[in-house]
Amino acid sequence: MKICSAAQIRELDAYTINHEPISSLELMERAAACFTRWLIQAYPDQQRPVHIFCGIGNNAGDGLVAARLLHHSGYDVRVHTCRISPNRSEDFEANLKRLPGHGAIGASPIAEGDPMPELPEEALVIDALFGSGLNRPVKGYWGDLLQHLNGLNVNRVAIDIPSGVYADQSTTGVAFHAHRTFAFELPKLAFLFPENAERVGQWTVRSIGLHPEAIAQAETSNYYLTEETACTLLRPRAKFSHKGTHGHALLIMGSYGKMGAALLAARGALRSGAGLVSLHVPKISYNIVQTALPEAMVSLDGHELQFTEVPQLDAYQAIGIGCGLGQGTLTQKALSQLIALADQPLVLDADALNIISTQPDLLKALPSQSILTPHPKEFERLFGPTPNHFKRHELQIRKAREHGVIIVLKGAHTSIALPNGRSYFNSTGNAGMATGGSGDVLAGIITGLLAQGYTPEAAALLGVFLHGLAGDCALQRESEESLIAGDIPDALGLAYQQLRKAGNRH
Ligand SMILES: NC(=O)C1=CN([C@@H]2O[C@H](COP(=O)(O)OP(=O)(O)OC[C@H]3O[C@@H](n4cnc5c(N)ncnc54)[C@H](OP(=O)(O)O)[C@@H]3O)[C@@H](O)[C@H]2O)[C@@H](O)CC1
Ligand SMILES: [K+]
Repeated sequence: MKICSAAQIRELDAYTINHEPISSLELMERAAACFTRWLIQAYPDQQRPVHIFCGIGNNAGDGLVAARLLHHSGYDVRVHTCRISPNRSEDFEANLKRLPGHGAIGASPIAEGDPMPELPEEALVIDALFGSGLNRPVKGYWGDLLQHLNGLNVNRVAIDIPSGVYADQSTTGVAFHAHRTFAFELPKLAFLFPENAERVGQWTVRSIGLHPEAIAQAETSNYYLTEETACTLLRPRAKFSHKGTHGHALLIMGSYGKMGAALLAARGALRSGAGLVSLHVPKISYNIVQTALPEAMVSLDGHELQFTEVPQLDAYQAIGIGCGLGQGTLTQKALSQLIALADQPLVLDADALNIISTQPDLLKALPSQSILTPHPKEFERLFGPTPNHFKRHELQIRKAREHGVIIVLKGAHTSIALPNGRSYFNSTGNAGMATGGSGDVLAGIITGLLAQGYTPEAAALLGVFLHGLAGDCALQRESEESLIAGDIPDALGLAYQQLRKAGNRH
């Protein structure tokens, strides 16, 4: 699913109006009806008073249509029209006239300087002050109003985007804090970054029937990775295949005291479907691997405690390195040897990334299409700090292009930047996965997919999606609190099943 800028969304809007064709007033009616249907399902209690705060633009117009439709559905609605400026949009004016009269809907205009409105505790507040037309930070009285609403013990819902939040740049002024945001047609970039989590809340996106041709033509480098795309990446497993067909993955991971990370990655690789998985480990870990993971094979390093020797690489279709590796001098040397020797893309995680961040030449020497899987701190060590998540995302895309690598930045919406400048935000996963070892499993899954012959791009996208989906499937038995990293490989089977079913549907 594409992620478009506010300016592009305006173009989609205009294209739809001209080519469907449909009047802008009717399109507003359709959008707001879609919102209202969702709201009635989400908040079925008609006794709860609904307070809609409208500005002056088309977002406010949506608010007015929703007021009318909710009233006709039996809700007790009050509209607060905020006199932000005299330049009200035409469709706003038209819908103001269409509000049922004779006090059926309570209407209270608010002008700058008025006392802040008092609302009952059980109220549902709908924010239709500003939408994607926001063109400056919200300050002064209207900022105070938003802060006042944020401070009330009420339910808060935003239409399209919370007021004050920019769709495609970092927000600086005051913003509405929605518990839930209902967006039209496509998700906004702002929804995907932690800095807006408290503003956007839980978000939903639904089509309002913008013209498919216009959406297909819209040029963007940002995508939301959904089941619909992920299932097209999944390949069938042939009946007459054998373990050799599905590739041999080598994981160079673990050191004295850090073998858990290596084992978790190996379980990820095995459950991802790799035919064979070898763990290259220091001598001391031999018994641990053989006992804990009989399905894995062992490649022993000459050193007792850490990685120091690059094994023969010919036998392996994919190599992952870094989880629990340590950063000793001998290990650093061995990593640079590996980078010099490998002619296939590598999967690099954790300590492999930490070592690279102290030796930038290694980054330049990486085989093209290598996959780096940093968490935010590792990303910062590698590429430096940024003032906000929008800038960090731009840097991620720039670095992926510059070095010809795939950068998987882990988070609630893990983003995958490709060497061609595209980036994908993942849609699966949950807060239970923010637990030690979860990233190691991901590195293992991606290496396992690479070994099976998936392209680096497909391995990164599918690996991230399946990892999140397995985390979601694990919640059938666990809670977000109780989920541990080992539950993720165990639930990969369910995740594969679910994605295959989706493939048959789409
Ligand atoms: N796209 C679609 O497909 C569809 C879109 N629809 C809806 O339209 C919404 C976009 O509508 P929109 O363009 O009228 O913008 P919106 O945010 O309502 O108003 C902005 C106005 O506020 C002002 N203003 C801006 N910032 C300000 C500030 N900080 N402080 C004070 N004032 C400020 C600015 O006026 P200015 O002062 O600059 O003259 C401007 O006039 C979209 O979110 C969706 O809900 C659906 O109805 C149909 C399908
Ligand atoms: K809004």
